[in-house]
Amino acid sequence: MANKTFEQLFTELQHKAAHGDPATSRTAELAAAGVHAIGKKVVEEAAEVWMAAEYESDARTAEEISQLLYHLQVLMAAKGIALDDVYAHL
Ligand SMILES: N=c1c2ncn([C@@H]3O[C@H](COP(=O)(O)OP(=O)(O)OP(=O)(O)O)[C@@H](O)[C@H]3O)c2ncn1[C@@H]1O[C@H](COP(=O)(O)O)[C@@H](O)[C@H]1O
Repeated sequence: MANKTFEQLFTELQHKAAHGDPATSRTAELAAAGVHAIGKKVVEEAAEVWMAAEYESDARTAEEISQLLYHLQVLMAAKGIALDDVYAHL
C-alpha cells in the first residue's frame, strides 16, 4: 500500500538534496533555497495538517501529514541531521 517508507524516502531526499538538479527535483530546489525557506514550508504544512484534522477527512489529513513529513525530512537533509539524531530523542 505504501509507496515508500519513511526511511526509504529520507535516503532518497539526502541524495536529491546533495546531488539533485533544482530544475527537476523539488528537494534540490528547496535545499538550494535554504533553511529559512524550508522552515516556512514546514510551518505552512503543519498548519494545513491542523486544518485538515479539524475540518477535512482522515484521507485529506493523511495527505497533509505526508507533506509535513516530506518537508521535515528536507529540512533534516539540508541541515545534515540524520534519522538516528532524531530517533535518539524518541
Ligand atoms: N513526498 C514528496 C512530497 N510531498 C510534498 N512535496 C512537494 O510539496 C508540494 C506541496 O506543497 P504545496 O501544496 O505548498 O505546494 P506549492 O504551493 O506548489 O509550493 P510553493 O512552491 O508555493 O511553496 C508539492 O507540490 C510537492 O512539490 C513533495 N515532493 C516530493 N516528494 C517525494 O520526494 C521524492 C523526491 O522528489 P524530487 O526531489 O521532486 O525529485 C519523490 O519520491 C517524491 O515522491
